[in-house]
Amino acid sequence: MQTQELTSQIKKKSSFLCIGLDVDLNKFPKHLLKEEDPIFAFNKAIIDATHHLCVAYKPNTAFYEAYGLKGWQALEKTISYLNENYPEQFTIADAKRGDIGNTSSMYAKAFFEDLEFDSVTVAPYMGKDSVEPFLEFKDKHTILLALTSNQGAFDFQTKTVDGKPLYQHVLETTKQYKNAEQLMYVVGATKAEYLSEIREIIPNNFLLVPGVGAQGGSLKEVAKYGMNDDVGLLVNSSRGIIYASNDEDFAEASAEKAKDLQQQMHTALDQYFGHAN
Ligand SMILES: O=c1ccn([C@@H]2O[C@H](COP(=O)(O)O)[C@@H](O)[C@H]2O)c(=O)[nH]1
Repeated sequence: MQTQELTSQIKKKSSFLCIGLDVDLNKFPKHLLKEEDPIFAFNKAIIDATHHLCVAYKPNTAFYEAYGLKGWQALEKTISYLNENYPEQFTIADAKRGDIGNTSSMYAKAFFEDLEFDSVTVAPYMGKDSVEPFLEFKDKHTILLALTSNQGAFDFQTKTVDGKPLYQHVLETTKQYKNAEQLMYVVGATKAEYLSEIREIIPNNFLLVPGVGAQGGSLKEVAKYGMNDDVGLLVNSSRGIIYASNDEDFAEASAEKAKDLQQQMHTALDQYFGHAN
């Protein structure tokens, strides 16, 4: 999917919500555990109940890898279900990969060609030859970790190196990479106060912003400092939406939480673009 299509979906739905499919059997409604594939059954119900309120889904692969072969098969079924039934959704494999060049090429093949995700998250710290293999795939997006939502982001990412914070080096260096227009960046909602500086360096790239909901980040602040003329934001919530209830009504409860965020996004879009969109 191209970013123009993503922006047009955002404007159509008045939503820049990404729903994180971080599956955890311990948090599932009990009745689903009797299903042959509880993970897929859970995801399908959440997707069917929420697709009109969001523009992206982000399974974090850790939550599937933790269940071995069955988990990976459920991930495959989930992405196929999305691509067949909701092709307008932008899909993100939150896998945080990146390695020497030939290995990165294989990671890119796995997520873009085999699973057919639109994008994958990648750690930037092995440098250019570890990132560019992902950027060779046309109409696919590489989402680099820039300034993450966790406390540990202050261990290295904000440290000053040659007069500026390390995360700013990541932004300035990677925007020179071949096919850099296919880059997006992760910036935590808990770091909204950094967004103005970040937008000065990368005014146009989309940002994937996790950390609202369970981690306490502010959607209002993210929209105020991070939005650009193409909207440029995908704000993710995982636990805050998908575990709204662990009863029979779990899918409807998730839709209510998603609706809540979508309405706040509608307001933020109105404030930025006026009432014309
Ligand atoms: O900086 C980062 C990068 C990735 N994540 C991931 O996003 C979701 C957040 O889940 P919540 O339940 O909404 O907190 C999860 O998959 C993280 O691994 C992040 O939180 N921060």
